[in-house]
Amino acid sequence: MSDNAILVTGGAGYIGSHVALMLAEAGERVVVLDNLSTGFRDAVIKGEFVPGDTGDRELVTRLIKSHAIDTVMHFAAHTIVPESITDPLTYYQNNTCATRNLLECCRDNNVKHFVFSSTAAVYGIPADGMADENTPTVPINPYGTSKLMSEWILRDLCAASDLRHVALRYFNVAGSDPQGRVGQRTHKATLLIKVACEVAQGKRPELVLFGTDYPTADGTGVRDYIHVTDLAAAHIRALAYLRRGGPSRTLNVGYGRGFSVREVIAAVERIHGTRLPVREAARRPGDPPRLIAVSDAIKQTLDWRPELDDLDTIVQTSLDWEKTLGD
Ligand SMILES: NC(=O)c1ccc[n+]([C@@H]2O[C@H](COP(=O)([O-])OP(=O)(O)OC[C@H]3O[C@@H](n4cnc5c(N)ncnc54)[C@H](O)[C@@H]3O)[C@@H](O)[C@H]2O)c1
Ligand SMILES: O=c1ccn([C@@H]2O[C@H](COP(=O)(O)OP(=O)(O)O[C@H]3O[C@H](CO)[C@@H](O)[C@H](O)[C@H]3O)[C@@H](O)[C@H]2O)c(=O)[nH]1
Repeated sequence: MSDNAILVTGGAGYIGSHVALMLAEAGERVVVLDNLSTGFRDAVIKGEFVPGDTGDRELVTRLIKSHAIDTVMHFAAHTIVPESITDPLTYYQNNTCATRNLLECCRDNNVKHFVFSSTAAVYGIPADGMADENTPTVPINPYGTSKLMSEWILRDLCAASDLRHVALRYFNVAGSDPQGRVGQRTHKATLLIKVACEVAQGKRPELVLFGTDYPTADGTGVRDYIHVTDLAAAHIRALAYLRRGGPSRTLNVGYGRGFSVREVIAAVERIHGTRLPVREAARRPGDPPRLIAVSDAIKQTLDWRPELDDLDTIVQTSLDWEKTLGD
């Protein structure tokens, strides 16, 4: 606990809203900065909401000073991979340039701790489908590159100043708050579990299964799906780590096991109690066959202990949340 406030950028979005709520419940003073480009004002249940852009140095400087902010958790970003391919400059502007401006404000106003939302997309296509933090970073789309460049800016600034950071490389985030207060509302969702839940609820006519000829057990892509509440808890651990003086680290956040697309579809069908209309299609460009985290480092460094490592729980909370949303 601390008298200083925590600035949560992108706290009106899917993941940021879960973390902001968990921080507030832990007794932290939370200030959410969000331009609502993909977020929702009413996803900020506790703490103060400030509309605005993370790249706005004047606004960010004012917030840091007026709220005695010593920690920034930076979620704000554009996150849709196909969109990043067709409109790369918007992604570099919003994800990389805005992060650089935010970091300049942190440096100039004595912010001490920075927790950054990075992504498994920085790894591209690792040879054996397993990625630890030393696996070469070879992103295969502008989204992944924009995030990797931000990691580098953050690393270099921390080397040159007193700022310390934890960069968390999330694997496939899914699920929603088990109490049903916040969840994933994203319009135009492309992520498998969100799409499958929308199909189950009749909001989309079918699920398109991208690729059935991968070198995996059932021929479909395998991913490390992690519950958003366990991910939020990793941020609380990262904060405690930085407050006790831990050096800057980059850490994977995944469970270290994978499920195929067919296994995910089967789980949604089982839990929802209906068959999903599924259309098999060609591979989606840029999809690795298999991407699973080696997650030993975060367990050792942050003493992170996942509590919801169960595909059925992930799917159940996603479905419960989807039912509360309109069309
Ligand atoms: N969802 C995933 O599976 C996943 C995986 C890996 C990494 N991430 C990272 O996690 C973070 C959060 O992702 P999400 O899934 O919650 O996405 P999201 O789109 O739901 O949330 C992003 C939030 O940031 C806000 N925002 C965007 N640009 C902004 C700006 N310039 N200034 C102020 N606010 C801005 C949006 O309005 C939104 O509320 C992102 O940095 C993303 O790259 C997500
Ligand atoms: O409608 C769909 C959606 C997805 N898939 C497949 O499902 C798997 C998972 O895909 P998806 O949920 O889109 O996630 P990924 O493409 O693995 O990547 C996501 O997860 C990364 C973390 O690993 C994030 O960084 C990226 O932003 C985000 O796109 C892949 O095999 C896809 O081909 C389908 O078959 N049909």
